[in-house]
Amino acid sequence: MSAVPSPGAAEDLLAVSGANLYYGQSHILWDVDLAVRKGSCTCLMGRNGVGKTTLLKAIMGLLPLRSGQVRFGRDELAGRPAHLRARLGIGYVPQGREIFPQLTVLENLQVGLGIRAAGPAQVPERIFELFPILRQFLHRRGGDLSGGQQQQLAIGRALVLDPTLLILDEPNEGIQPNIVREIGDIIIRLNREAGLTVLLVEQKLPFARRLGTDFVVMEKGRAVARGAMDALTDEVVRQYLAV
Ligand SMILES: Nc1ncnc2c1ncn2[C@@H]1O[C@H](COP(=O)(O)OP(=O)(O)OP(=O)(O)O)[C@@H](O)[C@H]1O
Repeated sequence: MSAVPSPGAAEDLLAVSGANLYYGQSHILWDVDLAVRKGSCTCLMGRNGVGKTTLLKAIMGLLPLRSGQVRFGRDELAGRPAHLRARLGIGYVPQGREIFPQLTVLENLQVGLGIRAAGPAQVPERIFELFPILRQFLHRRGGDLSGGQQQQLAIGRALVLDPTLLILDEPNEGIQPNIVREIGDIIIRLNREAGLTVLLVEQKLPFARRLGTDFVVMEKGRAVARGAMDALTDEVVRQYLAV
């Protein structure tokens, strides 16, 4: 079960340890440990409501931990402001994408750059190589794009600062199967060819198996199983993932 190193090992780009989080009186995360190996595509899995999004938000500094650590490279993140993550090299694609519908594609990408009056030259060319549709629709409003195009925009926005870790929360929610395949191809390319480390919340097993090198399963606010993706057994699937 523990084919991946324990949290805190040197080869881990991200290591969460002993994370506890409350919403008011409700104890939501219970002593969660999560390690993301450098170069891995780690899939965070589990049924609805087990705490996956909450854990990602805690990593991103959008929700405060009651206790625990979040180490990224050599930096401790817990208790430090959310905006620091982007500067240190973490890109984040939130659940539901959260693009700005009134802003153009270009303006949405510029939000990722963290500047106001930039021209198109300042959005790195490789974003448009990955997502040609974004160049084509550069001046279209974000709200006028299809779900799949909005997801490409959200991923593009997370990549503009050239992160070393990309965190995605259910990138395939509400997206047509052919676009799911395309987004999967792009994540695989980024991970395997460009060496980007990926942490991905994914509910669908075939997608997770296709992309993932490692998995972590959560159940009721705890991390209950972890390992290399090819060691994800039917028993774990039955016990924690089957609906
Ligand atoms: N703002 C909130 N206030 C109180 N409880 C919340 C809040 N957001 C989430 N919860 C609760 O925290 C628990 C974990 O939710 P979370 O969204 O992290 O789960 P998840 O595994 O990401 O689920 P899903 O796959 O449905 O997104 C759930 O019981 C949920 O009802």
